Amino acid sequence: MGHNSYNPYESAQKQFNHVADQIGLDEATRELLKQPSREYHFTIPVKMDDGTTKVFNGYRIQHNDARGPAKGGIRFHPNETVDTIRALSMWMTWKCAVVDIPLGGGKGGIICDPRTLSKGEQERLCRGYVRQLYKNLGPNLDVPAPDVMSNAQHMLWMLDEYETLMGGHYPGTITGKPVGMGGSLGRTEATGYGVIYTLREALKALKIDIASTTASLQGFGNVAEYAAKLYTAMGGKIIAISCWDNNDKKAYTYRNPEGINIEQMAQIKDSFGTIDKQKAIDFGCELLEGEAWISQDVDILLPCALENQITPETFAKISKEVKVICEGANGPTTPDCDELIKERGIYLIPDFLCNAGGVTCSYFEQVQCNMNYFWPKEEVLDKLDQKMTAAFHAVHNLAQEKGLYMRDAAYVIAINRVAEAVKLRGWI
Ligand SMILES: NC(=O)C1=CN([C@@H]2O[C@H](COP(=O)(O)OP(=O)(O)OC[C@H]3O[C@@H](n4cnc5c(N)ncnc54)[C@H](OP(=O)(O)O)[C@@H]3O)[C@@H](O)[C@H]2O)C=CC1
Ligand SMILES: O=C(O)CCC(=O)C(=O)O
Repeated sequence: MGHNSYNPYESAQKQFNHVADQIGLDEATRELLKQPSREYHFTIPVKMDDGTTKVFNGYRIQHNDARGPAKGGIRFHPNETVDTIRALSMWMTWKCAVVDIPLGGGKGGIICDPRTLSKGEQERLCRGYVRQLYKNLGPNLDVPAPDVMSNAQHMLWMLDEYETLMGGHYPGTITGKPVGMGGSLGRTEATGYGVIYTLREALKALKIDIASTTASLQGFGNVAEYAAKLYTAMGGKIIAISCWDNNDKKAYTYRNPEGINIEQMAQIKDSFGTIDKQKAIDFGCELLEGEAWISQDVDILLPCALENQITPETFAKISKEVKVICEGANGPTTPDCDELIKERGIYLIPDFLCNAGGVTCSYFEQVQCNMNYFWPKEEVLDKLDQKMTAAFHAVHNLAQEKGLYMRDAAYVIAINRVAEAVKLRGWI
């Protein structure tokens, strides 16, 4: 995925080592936290509709559970790699720690392209995943959720398989479930909205009026769509969106300098997220190359698709106008860009802070499932805003006080919390 010369696990370790050096983390804690605690690699045989059996590869990686059960999504993607999942599991640990929720870090994946599977095949794949892993999942062990190309229906099939095997109801085992089936109102919006809560606070700190800003967006999936909706509701203008076209097997950028109508764009996506090109053109968009999103003259860049999108090569194309990079995706920026971002004085909202709204709402979902009492949407979003805003200011203030880069400040807070937990538990 992304630019393949970058290995996300190496990037995650580089970022960790850099801050571990800065805070003088002891050797044993460093050894423990620089790699996952546990990994499960397995095969999933699935009966296909045509009578043949196809074997898929599944993974679940638990990076650290000192602060609570491992938590994190399950990705469905044809180019998923073990090292990507290792990196994502590590970032989950820092994410849960930086927003201070009592959960650890994990991530899962299945190498597959759900766009080529029938509904029945997807269901059997989800159930097969859980059959291989159920002994290592559970509300007090490891709690999956949706991620790239996985959704609420997949989560419910997985939960149903888990509950069938366990013989009881355990709704806290999986989050991102459909509303009415143990899901929380607001979970669909949570990650994208959380991205914009942090952006709103950053712009306040920079004394920039959000309503005077323009932005360019990469991705138009779950995170990107709701980030775009809230940003435009606050008065911002999205002038470009880059998104994968599954028919042409390439990405395009849709541009409209007058501002893209996000509601309209959301309505012309097919079930696999591909935008209807002709309709977008009819709505006033110009069609450009996939990478064009990054070179637009905008105030804000919102990478909300996949990792390794901002590299030194693509960074060189970023307009001098850009004031904020708001990392909705996990790992969208390669470590060799951090110096470049600093030099240019661009304000960075780092991924595991910026996109922590999803897991924060997942935590609220678990809390509601435990009580068997569900909050109204406004209450969920209000609590989410409070958590994201508090986490943002803790990181921003530390960065200001100590003259730290925002990514490093977020790491300092997160690593210190996890290091304290492993010490209090007596592991180190
Ligand atoms: N969902 C969540 O709660 C959370 C997700 N994240 C992270 O956010 C990112 C996006 O996830 P999410 O929105 O859930 O996933 P989705 O599957 O909903 O969306 C992925 C998006 O990326 C687009 N995309 C894929 N490849 C390219 C490309 N080469 N160029 C441009 N666009 C591309 C896809 O296009 P298309 O739709 O056309 O295929 C789609 O718009 C990931 O990094 C994920 O790990 C982080 C925190 C929580
Ligand atoms: O809600 C969750 O646990 C999933 C969150 C996730 O996978 C992520 O933040 O990347």
